[in-house]
Amino acid sequence: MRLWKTGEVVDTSTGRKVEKDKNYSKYPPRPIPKCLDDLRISTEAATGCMFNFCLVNYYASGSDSISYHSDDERFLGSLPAIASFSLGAKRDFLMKHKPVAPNDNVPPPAETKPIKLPLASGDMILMRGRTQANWLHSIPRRTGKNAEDGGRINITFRRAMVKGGTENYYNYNVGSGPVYKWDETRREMRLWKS
Ligand SMILES: O=C(O)CCC(=O)C(=O)O
Ligand SMILES: [Fe+2]
Repeated sequence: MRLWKTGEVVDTSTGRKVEKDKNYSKYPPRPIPKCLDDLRISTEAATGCMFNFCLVNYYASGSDSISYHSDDERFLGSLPAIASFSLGAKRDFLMKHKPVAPNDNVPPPAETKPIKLPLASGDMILMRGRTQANWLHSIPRRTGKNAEDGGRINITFRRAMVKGGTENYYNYNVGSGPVYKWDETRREMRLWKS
């Protein structure tokens, strides 16, 4: 498979155009605020990977979650590197192997226990190579008293390989409100003025 600069994906063995990713609505990406762009640059230096866009998720409490998925959209290329930062409440990050395609001659392997990474504020995980091709990941909801745990911010840096790839997101990923910045003196969020 090949990604052309135009955004077309071509099967190199047949020369045929491959169907596009399932399309969400188009929302133009916003510029990365400076504080996040500084983090992007230091993440590139630390990992040796290149990133050109950023997704931020907010989990308001332990009841917010993200179900098992892999970030394997075609516009990220076949071996995407994704650097993922945690800020705020501690949450478990679960990883499980994708089910193996059934084969008549070989019985399917028993499902293995998910790997659990308890992520604390300031932790960074780097998923790269065949991680998205072979693994699913999730942040399960917290139950019991942990459901009341505070908020958590997740920042992921990724690399879109084709122009327009970052328009392939839901509105809640792009947002339309203003950007705020933490004011240390006033101890409150203030409108961001760049
Ligand atoms: O919150 C996290 O740590 C994971 C988020 C995630 O998997 C995603 O945005 O694709
Ligand atoms: Fe993900």
